[in-house]
Order: sequence, then structure tokens, then C-alpha cells
Amino acid sequence: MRSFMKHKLAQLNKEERLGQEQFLYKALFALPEWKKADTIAVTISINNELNTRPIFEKAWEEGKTTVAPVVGGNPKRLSFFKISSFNECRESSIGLLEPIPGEASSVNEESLDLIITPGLAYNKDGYRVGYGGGFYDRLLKNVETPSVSLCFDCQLLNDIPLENYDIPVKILLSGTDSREKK
Ligand SMILES: Nc1nc2c(c(=O)[nH]1)N(C=O)[C@@H](CNc1ccc(C(=O)N[C@@H](CCC(=O)O)C(=O)O)cc1)CN2
Ligand SMILES: Nc1ncnc2c1ncn2[C@@H]1O[C@H](COP(=O)(O)OP(=O)(O)OP(=O)(O)O)[C@@H](O)[C@H]1O
Repeated sequence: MRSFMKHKLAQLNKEERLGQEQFLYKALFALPEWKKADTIAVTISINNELNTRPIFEKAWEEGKTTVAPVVGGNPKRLSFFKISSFNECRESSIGLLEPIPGEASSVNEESLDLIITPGLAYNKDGYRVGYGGGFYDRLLKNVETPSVSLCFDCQLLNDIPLENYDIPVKILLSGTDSREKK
């Protein structure tokens, strides 16, 4: 399913992608959970992921603090570091963009007010198939923080494999809504 979905994301045409992204950003910025949040966790998108740069930029404009994850440790887990510009990031050994720990300060999980959760496939209840690290399932299990995912309509499926440790996101915004409301 992961490779199928990566392939589908690669095929999304540019206009369709940009249209859905614009809709999803607007929906995100209108959420009470966004408005209330001072500190927001966001991944820095790569390849065919939904472009998260406008989310960082809006947060900076609104004076919010943004933190991005770094994968590290043994066993591997996510740590979050404050960034106020993309210059504070570098490409990791596996090709992710991550804050440079020496330049950015770390923030503990309890300080997050909103967790924007990445994923490859979703069902309408907010259950996700992620990239297989299990990082977000473990993070969401530990905190009460609201979680939100933004997904293109092709990522919303009727049937996804569920495991008993899977934690759904609180709010799932999908590009499909943008079609219905147009
Ligand atoms: N842009 C972006 N950043 C992100 C995520 C994401 O989905 N998108 N993540 C979403 O969760 C986290 C990283 N997720 C990861 C998920 C799996 C593996 C993993 O399986 N790594 C293998 C090696 C893989 C390889 O060599 O390509 C390993 O470490 O053994 C690593 C990171 C945090 N940063
Ligand atoms: N709460 C947990 N405690 C321990 N291990 C967990 C937990 N949640 C998930 N895992 C482990 O993480 C691995 C990956 O899980 P899964 O395939 O559901 O990842 P994912 O949902 O794609 O990743 P992510 O949550 O990072 O987006 C599995 O081997 C699973 O056993």
C-alpha cells in the first residue's frame, strides 16, 4: 500500500495538487485548534508530499512557534526542534529535511499545542498508514495534543489495514471536501 500510494501521489497533476493544497491550507488555518496553538509540530515536506512550507510561513506570520522532527536515538524516535527559517535545516542521511540540532533548540512533546501528522493513506475516521516508523502512533499515544492531517483526496481510502496500536488523528482534512464545497 505504501508504494501504491507513493505512485499515486507522483501522478497527481500539478493543477489538481495546487488546488487541493490551497483548500487544505485554508481549512487548517480556520481551525480553532490552529488559532489557539502557540507551538505547532510540522514535518518539512519532501518529494511528492503535500507542501508544508506554506504552513510554516503562515505560522511565522502569525507569531507562532514551529517545531520539526529529527529522527534519532536507539531505539529510533522523534525529537522536535524549533525552527524559524528553513536555513536551520539540512538533509538527513536518509534524505529527509530536518532541523540542525546544533542550531535549533529542542522542545519537549508536552509543549506542543498541535501536531500536524504526516501519512500516506487514511480512512474517513482518521486512521493512517504512515511511513512505517511507528513514530506518530507512539507520539500520539503519549500526549493529549490535538492532531490534524491534511490529505489529498486520492489518499482517502475505504479500507486500510488497522493494527491495535494505531491512533487516529483527531481532525482529518481532505481535498475531497474542496470538491464538494466548490
Ligand atoms: N517530510 C517528512 N519528514 C518526516 C516524516 C515524514 O513522513 N515526512 N516522518 C514520518 O513519520 C518522520 C520520519 N519517518 C521515518 C519513517 C521511517 C523511517 C525508516 O524506516 N528508516 C529506515 C531506513 C529507510 C531508508 O534508508 O530509506 C531505517 O532507519 O532503518 C525513517 C523515518 C519524521 N520526518
Ligand atoms: N505504541 C507503540 N509501541 C511500540 N511500538 C509501536 C507502537 N506503535 C507502533 N509501533 C511499532 O512501529 C512499527 C510501525 O508501525 P506502523 O506500520 O503502524 O507505522 P506507521 O503508522 O506507518 O508509522 P507512523 O506512525 O510513524 O506514521 C510497527 O512495527 C509497530 O509494532
